Amino acid sequence: MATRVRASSKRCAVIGGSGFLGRHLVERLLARGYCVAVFDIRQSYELPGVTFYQGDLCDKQALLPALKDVPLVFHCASPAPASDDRALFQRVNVQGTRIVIQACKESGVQKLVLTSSASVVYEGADIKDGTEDLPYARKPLDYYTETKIQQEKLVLDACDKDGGLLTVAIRPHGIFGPRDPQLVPILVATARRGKMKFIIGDGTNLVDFTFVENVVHGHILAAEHLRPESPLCGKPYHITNDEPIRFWDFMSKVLVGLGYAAPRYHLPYMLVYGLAMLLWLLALVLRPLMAFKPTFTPMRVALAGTHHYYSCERAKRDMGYKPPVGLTEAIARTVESYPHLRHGVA
Ligand SMILES: NC(=O)C1=CN([C@@H]2O[C@H](COP(=O)(O)OP(=O)(O)OC[C@H]3O[C@@H](n4cnc5c(N)ncnc54)[C@H](O)[C@@H]3O)[C@@H](O)[C@H]2O)C=CC1
Ligand SMILES: CC(C)=CCC[C@@H](C)[C@H]1CC[C@H]2C3=C(CC[C@]12C)[C@@]1(C)CCC(=O)C[C@@H]1CC3
Repeated sequence: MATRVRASSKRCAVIGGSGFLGRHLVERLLARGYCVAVFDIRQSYELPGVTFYQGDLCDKQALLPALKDVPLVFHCASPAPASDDRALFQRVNVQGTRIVIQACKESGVQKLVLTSSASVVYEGADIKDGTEDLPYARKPLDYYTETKIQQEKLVLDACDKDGGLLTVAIRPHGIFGPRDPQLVPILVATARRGKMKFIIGDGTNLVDFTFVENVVHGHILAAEHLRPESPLCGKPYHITNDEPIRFWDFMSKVLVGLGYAAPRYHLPYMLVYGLAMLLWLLALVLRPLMAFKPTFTPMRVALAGTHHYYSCERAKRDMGYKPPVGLTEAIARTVESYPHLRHGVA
């Protein structure tokens, strides 16, 4: 009997488990002895111990089978920020998350861990050692952030300590690591087009970049510490590497590690931000006629030219969080994992 209880409490579902973070999370959960159900709109791999359910999280009937007999759900699905598609973000991140919550309640799921984002409080002004008490951004810089705010509120408000669904939100920042489809590939593509010669602003702004394995560790700690009497219920938690670094030093380390030149020439922040706003408006106007996606969006320029680093004291205090992988090792492992993106490799 004891064995059966332990076996069932080691079951979980990962919504978005085919993605970058999702797959790292699944691999760690398997290593910790969990049986994992992955629900995703696409299947990107197969692994022993994983049952795959393919479907759209906005479709409750498709989602329910993946949550059957599962006490713990991780929700880390989202459209990519680069899509900049307001209707898609609204449908998946907001309406879809309502459906995830309903499906969890109907299936008797006990715990829901959401992957939110530290950027829910970011609106382009400097944030230095920001705590979870900062207010949500009143004027988010993009549709992605706008809907991540709504999503986080929905999940945290759904927390019911009286025998119902328990919820918690993890707010990582600037996730990077092997198989990341975003940060390193966009950086390298920009460098290959000759556009990574410039530093936006004076280059001294400090930022959090978080190794994917540390983000995974934060998620699992949160799941395992979430109980009706614990302080985690209905709360957000920053999970970072706890080693803020100059944005442009981080970019240079990755670029140089892959054989590209580090950016050298400075451009005034306000000039680049203004140009990015103009390009974004132009892309919006031209959208019915042609697909045109600027590399330097207002959000990316703001992230590149301001301070945005966050305190993870709350996670240390309430769940004993300490990042297992330091930044130097994390950057080295990331660079090594992208042989195909090295300078000179087609
Ligand atoms: N990458 C980063 O720097 C950060 C990411 N986050 C959050 O972390 C989470 C994971 O992000 P990544 O792994 O980087 O993205 P990703 O794009 O690699 O993974 C997202 C997954 O969600 C799935 N998905 C999208 N729409 C779906 C739908 N309608 N139904 C079912 N599955 C769907 C995708 O197929 C994909 O596998 C997201 O919630 C994102 O907002 C938060 C902070 C920083
Ligand atoms: C200036 C330039 C073109 C740099 C290339 C790297 C950028 C693509 C990344 C630098 C900071 C990253 C980041 C995110 C996406 C990729 C970057 C802009 C997020 C917006 C991803 C989703 C989040 O929740 C917040 C992230 C903040 C940092």
